[in-house]
Parts: sequence; C-alpha cells; structure tokens
Amino acid sequence: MIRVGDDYDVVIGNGVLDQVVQHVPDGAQRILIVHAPVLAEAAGSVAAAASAAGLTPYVEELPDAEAAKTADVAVRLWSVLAQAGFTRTDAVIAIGGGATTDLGGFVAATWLRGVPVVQVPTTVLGMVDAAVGGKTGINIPEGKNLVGSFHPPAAVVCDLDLLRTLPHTDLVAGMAEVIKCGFIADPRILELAADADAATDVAASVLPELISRAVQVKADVVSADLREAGLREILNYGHTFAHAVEQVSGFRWRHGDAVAVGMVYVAELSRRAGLIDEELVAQHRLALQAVGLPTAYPVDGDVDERWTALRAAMGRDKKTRGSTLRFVALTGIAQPTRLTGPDERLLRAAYDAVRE
Ligand SMILES: NC(=O)c1ccc[n+]([C@@H]2O[C@H](COP(=O)([O-])OP(=O)(O)OC[C@H]3O[C@@H](n4cnc5c(N)ncnc54)[C@H](O)[C@@H]3O)[C@@H](O)[C@H]2O)c1
Ligand SMILES: O=C(O)C(=O)C[C@@H](O)[C@H](O)[C@H](O)COP(=O)(O)O
Ligand SMILES: [Zn+2]
Repeated sequence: MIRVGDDYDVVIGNGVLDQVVQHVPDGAQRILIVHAPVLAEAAGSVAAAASAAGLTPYVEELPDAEAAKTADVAVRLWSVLAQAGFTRTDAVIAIGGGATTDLGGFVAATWLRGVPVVQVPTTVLGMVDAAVGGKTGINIPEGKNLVGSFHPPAAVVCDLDLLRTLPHTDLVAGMAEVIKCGFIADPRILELAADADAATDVAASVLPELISRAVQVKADVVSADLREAGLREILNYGHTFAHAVEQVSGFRWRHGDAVAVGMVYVAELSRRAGLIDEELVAQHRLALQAVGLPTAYPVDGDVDERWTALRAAMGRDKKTRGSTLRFVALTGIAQPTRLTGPDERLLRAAYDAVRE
C-alpha cells in the first residue's frame, strides 16, 4: 500500500477487488459504478458487494477507451445521477483503464461540485498513473484533456489479477509511463525494465515492482504539488508532443504509445538545445524499443502539413504560457528541467528526427 500525502491509499495486490467497497467513504447510500465494456464482470462483483454492504448500486457501461472521455458521456452520467437522486455523500466507483478513471473522476468532480470517487484501474497505465493523483478530464476535438478538474480519489485499488486479460499491446503502452518515471525520477526502473520479457510478463515479479516504484514516484510528486504549480509538471515529460499526436490522430493513438514517441521527440529537442548528449537520446530509444514501444512517428500524408497541425496542437498544451511553449526536459537521468520557448527551427528539426 502506498499513501498519497495525508489523503488516500493506493492498494496494490492480488485479489483486492473484494476490498473496493470498503474504501467508499462512510455516509454513502448510492454508488455509481462506471466501467469499461470488458470489465462488466468485475463491475458486477463490486455491485454485488455494494448491495451486500447495504448500498444501492447503479451500474453504467461506458464506451471503450478514448470514446469514454467525451462531454456526451459525462452528460449521460449526470442524468443518471440526477434521476437516481445522488447526494454529496454518495459516491462513484470507476473500473477500467485510464480513459474510464479519467471520465469517472471527472463526473465525480463535477456532480454537485464534487462527490467521492474510488478508482479501480485495470491497466498498467491506469495503475501507475491515471488513477493516482487526482487529474480528471475529457477530450474535445481541439485537444486532449482540455476540460477537467483536480479531484483526488478517496482510494485507488489496483488488483493485479485483472491485468491477466489485458492485451499485450495495452500492457506495453502502460510501460511508457513507467519508463517515464525512470527517466524523470527513479533510474532503478530503467534497470528493471531493461529485462523486457520479465517486465512485461504479468506472471513475473518484476511487473509488480515496476508498478509500485512508478506509483511511488507519482505519489511523491503529487503529494508535494497537487495542482501542478511547478514540480508536478515533470510527470508531463514527453506529453507536449504526445498529446499533439493523439489529437491530430482523432484520438486513435494509444496514449502510452504517443508518450513513448513524445519522450524521444523532447530528447531530440533537448539535444539540439544543448541540454543532453546523443548518448542519452539513444538511451531513450533503447529503453522504449526494448519493451516494444514505438520511437518514431509515421507520417501518412504531407510532412509539412502534418507539422503545422502538430505545432498548432502543441500550442494548446497546458504548460504553454501566452504563446511560449514550455517542455519538461532533462539535463540527465532523474534531473528534470524546463525548456522554455525553444527556437522554431529546433522544434521542426526534432520533428524531422522522429518522423518516418
Ligand atoms: N489522469 C491522469 O493523471 C492520467 C495519467 C495518464 C494517462 N491518463 C489518461 O489515461 C488514458 C489511457 O489509459 P489506458 O492506457 O489505460 O487506456 P484505456 O483506458 O483506453 O484502456 C486501454 C484498453 O484496455 C482495455 N482494458 C482495460 N482494462 C482491461 C483488462 N483488465 N483486461 C482487458 N482489457 C482491458 C480497455 O477496454 C481499452 O480497450 C488516456 O486517456 C490518458 O490521457 C490520465
Ligand atoms: O499526473 C500528471 O500530472 C501527468 O501529467 C501525468 C500524465 O501522464 C497524464 O497523461 C496526464 O493526464 C496529462 O495531463 P495534462 O495536464 O497534460 O492533460
Ligand atoms: Zn500520460
């Protein structure tokens, strides 16, 4: 178990789905359980446990993946909450990957200006990142997570048994955020992830250690800076380019895959800005490729038009101030810094270095 500040616990273990209802704060009478389509069975068992505990469960299946993170889905759930008479002491439980926990958290954050949410992440990415730290939100066509709120959960319950059904490609995508934590804060993660077969094997002991280490990195950072006044920005390493890639693709890219390419982009940019050497750039590619993550950005159209679209999307990144782009960068492993307002020629050169 990892404590986030003085606020809540992240429970990590096998068979802990049974404990979810115990983490619903006292006073709740009604529970809205939102879940990804593939998690219907888990949602059913949590609903049964809620009924046995005297709560009234309402179960709502969400569209899969990024299709859950829309205003339409939020409106639908607000109506469910209204019609069921949810009050401020009632609660939401979100069961699924990061898309489900972002949407479930957002609905909890906005209903009556905030009701408790228990996050039950079922992907590696959800466990190490999305469900922890209180960032909730939805996408709009113009950009990723542009609407949202900081709303820390009442608890996060990570049942490692649920990872057994996770497709390998989604497990690998989650490794991007794990490796990100290695580059920004915990070099031991990079050593462990280098044994890629073990690191991506749900039956081996390396993956739980990687998950715990990455959660610890996130817990330490968000405990110190929940609202991203400064330090928390380091968790956004690789995300300026990644979110642009996701938006330009119509949210068809997996987030983790985009973060992998985004970290290579910012490494290439940082080298050109004189912050790091070629060796550290190569280390990014090696670490990501070892586990099967992409390190290049395929352009399936006009190269210049694509750059124009990506550059415009990067301007909508939340770290931008005025018209000045700001990147999280490194000066070395576990030595994050900021790269503010890099020259447009460097931005374009880094794109040319990652595109194929
Ligand atoms: N709030 C944050 O701090 C934060 C941090 C990182 C990422 N995110 C967000 O998280 C999202 C990405 O999360 P993700 O990678 O988990 O993607 P996802 O939620 O889209 O899940 C990926 C796929 O795995 C399936 N799935 C989930 N659990 C499963 C299981 N146990 N067995 C079988 N299939 C399963 C889902 O149905 C989906 O098809 C993005 O929207 C990203 O922006 C948020
Ligand atoms: O928790 C954070 O802070 C992060 O930046 C973690 C990221 O991995 C995550 O993708 C987050 O949702 C991005 O936040 P955003 O503020 O850039 O939308
Ligand atoms: Zn991310």
